[in-house]
Amino acid sequence: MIEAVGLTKRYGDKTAVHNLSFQVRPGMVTGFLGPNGSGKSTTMRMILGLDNPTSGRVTIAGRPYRELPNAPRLVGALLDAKAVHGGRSARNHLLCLAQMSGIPARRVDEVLGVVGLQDVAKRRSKGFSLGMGQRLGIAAALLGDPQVLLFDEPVNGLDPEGILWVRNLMRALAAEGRTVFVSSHLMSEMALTADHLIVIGRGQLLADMSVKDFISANSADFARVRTPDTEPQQREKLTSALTEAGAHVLPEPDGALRVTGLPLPRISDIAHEAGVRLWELSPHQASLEEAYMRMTQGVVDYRSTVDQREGLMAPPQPGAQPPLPVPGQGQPGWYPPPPPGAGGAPYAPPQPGPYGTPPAHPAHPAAPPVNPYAQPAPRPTADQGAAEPGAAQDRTAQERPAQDRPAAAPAAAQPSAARTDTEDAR
Ligand SMILES: Nc1ncnc2c1ncn2[C@@H]1O[C@H](COP(=O)(O)OP(=O)(O)OP(=O)(O)O)[C@@H](O)[C@H]1O
Repeated sequence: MIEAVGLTKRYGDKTAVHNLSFQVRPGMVTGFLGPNGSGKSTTMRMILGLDNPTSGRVTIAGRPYRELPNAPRLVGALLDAKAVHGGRSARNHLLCLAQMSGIPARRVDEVLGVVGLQDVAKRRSKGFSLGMGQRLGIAAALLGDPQVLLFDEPVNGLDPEGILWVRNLMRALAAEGRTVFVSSHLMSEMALTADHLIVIGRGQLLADMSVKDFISANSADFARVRTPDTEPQQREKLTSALTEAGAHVLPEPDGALRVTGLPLPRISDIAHEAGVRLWELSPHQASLEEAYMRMTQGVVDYRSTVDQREGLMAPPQPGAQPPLPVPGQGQPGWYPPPPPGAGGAPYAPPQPGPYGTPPAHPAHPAAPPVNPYAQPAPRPTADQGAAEPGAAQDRTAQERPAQDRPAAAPAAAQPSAARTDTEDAR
């Protein structure tokens, strides 16, 4: 088990992790989620004794990493797949690690087979693609057949076959009773891989609960309702009737309506009474991505905006419609709040900490506070219209302060799908 108690890390004026307390239990996959810069890697480095906490402590099996007897046999980690000597072959890199930890050489060949790199084992790793590097990093983590495994973004750069393999690997390791702690920004993948979630924002704990509880606490069940595409007035009529009846109605990106606050039979009756035909009326539960976006939208430091292409756009076509909202794209409040009593506090605003408490959003006083660092998307001018039909909606990430981040890893070729991952023959 990994246990953090009051874990805090400051870099000069910057508080990367603030008073984090959590446990990562064996026998399950625990996902570690949080926006860019929220402190996930810093936390993982402290777990592995690579950074000292400013205050608080973190232990593995009851001891700080550096005090563990034969730590490489107990703990395996993938933090930065690029942290290898590029001049060494994959096999030699693993052999060096094995020799330092008293692991027999045959284990190197085993893990090379497990990650599917046996055919390129003698190639220098500096020629590896991003995905091949990730596989090598995972091989290094598995080398000591450890009980505790930490993976920071393990599927980064992997092809679909590799992503599926990592998912199955994590689940198999957990099923063997191991402690598996994995960070990822891929919510759909986390929903399939993790049993439990620890979510942080700006270095502080936002949630520590099962995936199922996380979704139900941070989202409302809703109904998707679709009227005939050819009759937009029917959609407007239904929207008014449902709103009058107390429902919360939002447009879905595909033109359907997302309705919360009314049961399905009531929606059906209202549509019938309004003389509106329905093409779809279906119950839905929000995805992990939506629940996550809703929880973290107030603590995102680096928010993308729509590329307005000032002076570059063609004039709007007559009858052009504004774009429909896209979940999570800088539109606070798009996600409906969970229903009252949905089972748990949906969002605990960060307590006043090193960052202070951000102000509430004026339009949504009860909603998560607005990110004080986020910049609103520039508004289109009157002569530009609300949006350009067919204009590409490129979204550019706001520049992260240069001193804050290393340069983004370049996109790299994917490893050949022909490589096969074999079962770990431990
Ligand atoms: N060595 C360092 N010196 C100064 N600041 C640092 C250092 N390491 C991390 N930080 C800062 O601490 C904060 C947390 O960074 P960290 O890398 O832990 O976030 P993260 O959640 O892993 O982000 P991402 O999802 O983008 O990888 C960031 O603001 C980062 O710039």
